[in-house]
Amino acid sequence: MNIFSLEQIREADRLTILNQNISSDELMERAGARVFEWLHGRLQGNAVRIHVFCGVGNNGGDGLVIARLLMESEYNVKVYIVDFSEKRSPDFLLNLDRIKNMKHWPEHFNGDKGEELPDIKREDIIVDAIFGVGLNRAPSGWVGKLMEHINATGAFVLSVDMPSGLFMNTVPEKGSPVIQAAHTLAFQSPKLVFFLPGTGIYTSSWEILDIDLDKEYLRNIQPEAVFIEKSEALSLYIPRKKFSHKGTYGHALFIGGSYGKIGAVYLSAKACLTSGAGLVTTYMPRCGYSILQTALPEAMVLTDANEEHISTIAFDLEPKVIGIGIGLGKHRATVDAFKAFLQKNSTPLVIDADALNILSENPELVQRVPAKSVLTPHPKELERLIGTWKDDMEKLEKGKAFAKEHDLVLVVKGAHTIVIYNEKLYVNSTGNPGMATGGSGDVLTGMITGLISQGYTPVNAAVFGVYLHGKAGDIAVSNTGYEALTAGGIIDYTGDAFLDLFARPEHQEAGQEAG
Ligand SMILES: NC(=O)C1=CN([C@@H]2O[C@H](COP(=O)(O)OP(=O)(O)OC[C@H]3O[C@@H](n4cnc5c(N)ncnc54)[C@H](OP(=O)(O)O)[C@@H]3O)[C@@H](O)[C@H]2O)[C@@H](O)CC1
Ligand SMILES: [K+]
Repeated sequence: MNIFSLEQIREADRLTILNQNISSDELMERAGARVFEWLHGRLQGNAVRIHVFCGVGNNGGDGLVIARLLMESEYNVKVYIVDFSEKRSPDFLLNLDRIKNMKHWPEHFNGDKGEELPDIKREDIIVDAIFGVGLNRAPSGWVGKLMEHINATGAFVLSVDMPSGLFMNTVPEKGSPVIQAAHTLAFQSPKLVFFLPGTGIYTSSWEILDIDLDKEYLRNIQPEAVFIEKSEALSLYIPRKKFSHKGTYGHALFIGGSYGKIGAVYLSAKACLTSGAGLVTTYMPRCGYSILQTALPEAMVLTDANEEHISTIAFDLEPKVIGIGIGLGKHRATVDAFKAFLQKNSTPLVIDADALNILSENPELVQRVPAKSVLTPHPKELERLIGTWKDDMEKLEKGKAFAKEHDLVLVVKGAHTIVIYNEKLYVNSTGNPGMATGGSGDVLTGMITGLISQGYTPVNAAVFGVYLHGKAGDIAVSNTGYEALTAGGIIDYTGDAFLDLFARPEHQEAGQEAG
């Protein structure tokens, strides 16, 4: 599913009106009707009190359409106009007249008349149509107070298009008011801000309503980001061939491990085999030898001369891909070995953990990383690599610039992990908080390495690997619960994650859990 930018949505809006030969208020009617149908389908005429808060732009206009349609179906509706500006959109005004023609007189809030905040009960429903994609500065004092009042009621808040107070392309300043939505109905495409940690928290769930914006235009543009769900993941899947052998699926090598951290290599190597690599070898200090040979007989083991940490990196094989950094440690000899290795290596890498830290402490080494290698930093590691950021949007911008400059695939881990490559963003849909557990990242590194080994391009391996990893975690959690999920559990359910690709398609109506 594509995620569009503000400019793209505005252009689609314009072209829809032009090409479908409709007026802008007809498009607004269509959008409002979709929200009404959603509510009506669930409420079925219930007498619950519905408070519709409308701004004075087009988001507010949508709110007025929703309110009118609810009233026509005899719902118990109260409409409020949040008069935040003298400037009202023409379609807002048109719909305000239509409401008044129904002999309903909305209550106006304009902040300087000392209006009392409306009385709203927990069991009521609030429709938030104050601001939509047009918000371009923080809501002023009294508007913010009203928004905070709405948040404090504890009522179910349904946000129209996006929670009011969120911007399309920046993150609200600390303390800036934002509506806390229980659910958001976004027109045509989700907004990038639904997936970022600082802004995704403002809607517990979301879904999109198709308002038939110009399909031709939307199909032919480069979206702001792509949301990776089952259909996108399935399109990346490479079927295994009948006449193939283990050589077809590549030989992956893992370089890592140190005394007390052999488990990390075990997890990566096992995840790599489980995601389909033909052969796996691990290169580790001597102390890991018996452990790995016993725990994972399917893998081969090469050992360093040193007992407890890697001191030289030398091997006599030609792997298709190398996963490096898991459990590596930062012993001085290991750092030197890693530097020497980068000088001569040209095999694509999947770089994780301590190898990322060594890179960030020695930025000149990034030049030595082969093009199209994959970096999988968690937030702290990312910060060490690209520097600090003011907010999630700046983090993505810095990530894009870094990935572009070095021709690398950057996996920005989070509740919605985002893969960045060649100025494109791929936002993952799978995964859950149970996966915040030691070793989960080693499993991801193993999966991505395993996919590259069998012929996926590095960017596809990263996007597909992140999806599979999250999906395995989601299936696992339905059996274990969040707390009992371990990294090994994610590996155990990888097969189910592959099988799930071919199970029935996700059904969109159920809505997406956010954050
Ligand atoms: N996508 C589509 O195709 C369709 C979209 N539709 C709907 O339109 C919505 C977008 O509507 P919109 O452009 O009128 O903007 P909206 O969010 O209502 O804001 C209104 C105005 O407020 C102003 N303003 C900004 N910040 C402010 C602040 N802090 N305090 C005070 N004022 C502030 C700013 O104007 P400014 O003052 O900057 O000139 C802004 O223009 C969209 O979310 C969806 O619900 C559907 O109807 C049909 C199809
Ligand atoms: K809204």
